[in-house]
Amino acid sequence: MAGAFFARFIPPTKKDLRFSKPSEALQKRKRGLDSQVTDASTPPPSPKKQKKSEGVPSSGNKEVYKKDKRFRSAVDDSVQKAPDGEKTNASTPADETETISSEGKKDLAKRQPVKCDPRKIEASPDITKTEDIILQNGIPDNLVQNGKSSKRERKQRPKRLEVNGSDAEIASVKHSKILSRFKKSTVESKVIQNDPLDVAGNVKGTNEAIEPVVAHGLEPLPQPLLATSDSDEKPSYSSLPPWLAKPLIISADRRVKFADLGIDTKLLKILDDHGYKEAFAVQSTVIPLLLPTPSYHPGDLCISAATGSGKTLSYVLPMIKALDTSTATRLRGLIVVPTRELVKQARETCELCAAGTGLRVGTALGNVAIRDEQRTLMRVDSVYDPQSSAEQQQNYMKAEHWTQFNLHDYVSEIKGLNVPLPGYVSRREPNVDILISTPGRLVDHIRFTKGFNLHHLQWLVIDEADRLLNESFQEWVDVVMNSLDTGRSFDVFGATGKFLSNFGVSMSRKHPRKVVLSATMTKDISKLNSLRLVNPKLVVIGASETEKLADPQHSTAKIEDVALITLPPTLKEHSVPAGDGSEKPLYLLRVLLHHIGVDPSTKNALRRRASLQKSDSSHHASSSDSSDSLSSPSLSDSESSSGESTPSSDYKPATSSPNENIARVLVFTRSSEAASRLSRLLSLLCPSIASKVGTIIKSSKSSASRKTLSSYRQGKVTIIIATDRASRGLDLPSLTHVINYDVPTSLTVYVHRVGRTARAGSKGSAWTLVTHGEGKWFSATITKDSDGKIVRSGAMERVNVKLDSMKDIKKEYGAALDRLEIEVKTDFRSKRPSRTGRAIVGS
Ligand SMILES: Nc1ncnc2c1ncn2[C@@H]1O[C@H](COP(=O)(O)OP(=O)(O)OP(=O)(O)O)[C@@H](O)[C@H]1O
Repeated sequence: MAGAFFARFIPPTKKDLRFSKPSEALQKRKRGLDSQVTDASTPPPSPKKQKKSEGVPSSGNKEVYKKDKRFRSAVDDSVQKAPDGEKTNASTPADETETISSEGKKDLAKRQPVKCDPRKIEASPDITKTEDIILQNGIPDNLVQNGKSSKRERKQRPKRLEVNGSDAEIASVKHSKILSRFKKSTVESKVIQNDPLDVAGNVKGTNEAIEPVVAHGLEPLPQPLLATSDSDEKPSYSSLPPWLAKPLIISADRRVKFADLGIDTKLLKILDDHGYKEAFAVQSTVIPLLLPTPSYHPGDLCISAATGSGKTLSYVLPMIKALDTSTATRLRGLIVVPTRELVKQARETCELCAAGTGLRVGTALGNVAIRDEQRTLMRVDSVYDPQSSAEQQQNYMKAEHWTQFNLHDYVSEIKGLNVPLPGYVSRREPNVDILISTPGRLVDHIRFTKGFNLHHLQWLVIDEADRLLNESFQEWVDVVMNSLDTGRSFDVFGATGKFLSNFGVSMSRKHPRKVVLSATMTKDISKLNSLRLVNPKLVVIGASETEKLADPQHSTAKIEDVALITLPPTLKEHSVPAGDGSEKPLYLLRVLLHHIGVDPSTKNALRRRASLQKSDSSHHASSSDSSDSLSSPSLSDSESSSGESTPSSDYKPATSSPNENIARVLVFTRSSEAASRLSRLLSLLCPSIASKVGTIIKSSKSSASRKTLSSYRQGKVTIIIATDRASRGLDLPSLTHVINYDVPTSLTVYVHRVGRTARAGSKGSAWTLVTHGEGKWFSATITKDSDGKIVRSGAMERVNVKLDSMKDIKKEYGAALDRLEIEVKTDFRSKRPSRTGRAIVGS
C-alpha cells in the first residue's frame, strides 16, 4: 500500500510551488520537530511499545505526536480510498515544507497565493474544508521550504526509508504535521476574530472541537477592545458609603401642621404666638425622624437645607420633647455652633420651646472669664458615699492634722468652702440640661472645669457643620468624641457599675443621638467620619427641581446627582460691574440710594434720589452701548444684562413688619478694617444715613456688635457693615438686602452671605459689586456654577450702574477720602502702621 502511494507520489515541479528561503529560526524549529517526530536511529517499535513511548513524550512532543498520528491514519485512508492509477501531487513533501510562524501568518495575508491546480486538489477527497481553503488559496511560499533539503535531512532520509520502509510515509507525516497545525491556527484565528468566546468550544461553522494549539509564544498578542464613546455614561458605582450616596430627598415646598408632628397643645400655642403657623419642609421631615413615630430613624442624621429654611427649630423641638420627661438636671443636650451670635440665637429658640418644661438651658462662649462661666454652669452636689468619704478623710487627715484639729474652725470651714459632712462627698455636675457652646469654649470646659463631662449626653447637635469641621478650633472634634467615648465606659457608674459589669451586666451607655446640619453640607467622608456617626442618614431638602429625585421612579438618584446647595427660592441675585474698583464706594452708594432706597425718609435723600433717577433713565436707554465698558469681561449674555432697575422692582419684603417699606441692608467687606472705614466713608459721603449705619466686626468689642444688633432690632440701624463673621447663621429679622461690597472668597461664603436675606419664605435681594479683575472668577464660580453644585430659582441679573450723573457726589468723594485719610492717620498712628483712607476703595 505504501509502495502504491509512493509510486503515485510525484514531487511538485518548481512551477507548482514557489519557494522562499526559510529563516534561521524556522530552520532550527524544523530540525527540532523532525527529531521529535521520528528517531531514525532506533528500531521501529512494536505498536504496543510505540503506544507506551507515545504515552510519555515530553510535553512539547506530545502535541506534535498526536497530530502526526492522526494525519498518518488520514493519509493512509486517503491513499486507500484514492482510485488506482490516479495521480495527485496535491501533497507537499514534508521535508520541503516549514512550520507556520507568526511571520508566515502575516505573509499569508499579504502575499499572493501560490497557484495550485484545483483538479489536483480535488483528487484528495478526505481533505477537510479548512484544508480546501488553504489549498485553494495556495500554500504561502514561506510555508514551503526551499526545494533543497538540509544536509542533515538528506543524511537521515535513507535511514528513514530503511526504518519505515516508505519515504512517502515520512513525507506524509511531515506534511500532516504542518498542514494540521496550519489548519488549526487558521481556524482559530478566524474564530478569535469572529467570536473569541467560542475558542474554547466548538468553532462556528465547523462542528469540530478545537484542541488547544501549542503556539510556542507566537500567537498574536491580545489587543484591547476599541474604545467606545462614554461621554454620556455615568459610573454605576459610587465611592461614597450608601447612606451618603442615597440620601432622603424632600422638596422645600413641603408644609405640615405642627399638630400633625405630635407637638403638644401647650407648645403649639407658644409656636403659634411667635408666628410659627406650620412646619417648614426641614421641620416636617426631620422631627418625625427624631421622635418616636412610624418614621423614626434609629441613628444619626445629617441634614442639608437652605439658609433660612428653619433648621434650628427642626432639632430644638424634638430635643426638648425627648428631654422633657427626665427630672434630674444633667447635661443631656449639647449644641455646638461656630459663633457667639449663633449661641444666643439658638438659646432664644431653645428657651422658647422649653418654656414651662423646667429644662435648664445654658451657654458657654468666650466673651466672659471661664471662672464666671464655671460658677453659672456647674453645681456641687453632696452625695452620701461613706467609702469615698473615708478615702478622702484618710488623704486629708494625717496624724499632724489631728493634733491641730479644732471643731469650731472645722464647722466654719465647712460652711464657707462647701466641704461635705462626714460620710458625704462633693460631686461637681453641670447644672444645665441643654448647653449651647462655641467649640473653643467647650474644649476649655472639658479640659479645665472640674466635674464637667459628657457622660449623660443624649443629644449632640452640630450646626453649621461644614464650617466647624473645616476649622480645627483646638481639635474640638477629637476632644468631644473622646469625652463621649469615655462616658460610655462602665466606670462612670462608679462602684456599682464595676460590680455589675463583673457579673457580666452590660453597663455601657447608649450612643448620644447626633444631628449634623448645614446649608452647605460637606460630602467629605473623612470629615464626617471624624464625628463617629452611628447608622447615619442624609436628609437633603432641595428646591422644587430636586423633587423629581424624590420620586420613587427616580429612586436610583445618587448624591452625585443632587446639588447639596440650594439658594432660597425667594432670593433675587444681581451683579454690578464696578469698573477697576477705584470708585467702588460710589457704586455702593448708588445701589443703596437708587436701587435699594435706604434713605427714603429724608428730604435731602429724596431730592438726590429723584435727580439720580432722572439721570439714570437716560443711562438706562443707552446702557447697552456704553455700560459694558464697566462690565466684567466674563459676565455672559446669559446673565440678564439690563439697565438699572428701580427701587420698587425688587424691594418688597414679604414680612408683616409694620416697617415693611424700610430697606434693611447687610453689607459684607473682606476685613474688619475695611468695614469700619467704609462705614465712616458712607457717613461722610451721605450724612443723612450716618446714624443708620452700624458694624459687626471682629476687632470691635462684642458689646459694640451687640449694640449694633439691638439697634437693628429696634429699627434704629438699617445698614450693617460686617465681615464674614456675620455670614453664618445670623438671623436678622426682616433683612431685605445683602450687598457683597467685596466679592466672597468662595461659593460657600457667597451662599451663607446672601442667605442672611430671603429667609423663612420672605423675599430678599442680593447684590455683588464685581470689578474687572474679579469678573472671570465670579462668573465661573458663582454665576454659572459649571460644577452644578448649586440650585437657584432664577438667573443672576446683571445691573449696569452709571456714575456719570454723580458728579456732585464724586467731588464729595474726593474730599471724603482725604478726610478719612487724615482721620485714619490720627487714630491709628500710635497703634499700627496706617493704611491710607483710600485703601478702603479697593478692599
Ligand atoms: N415654621 C416656621 N414658620 C415661620 N417661621 C419660621 C419657621 N421656622 C423657622 N422660622 C423662622 O425662620 C427663620 C430662619 O430660621 P433658622 O435660623 O432656623 O434657619 P436656618 O435654616 O438655621 O438658617 P441658616 O442656615 O442661615 O442658619 C427664623 O427667623 C425662624 O424664626
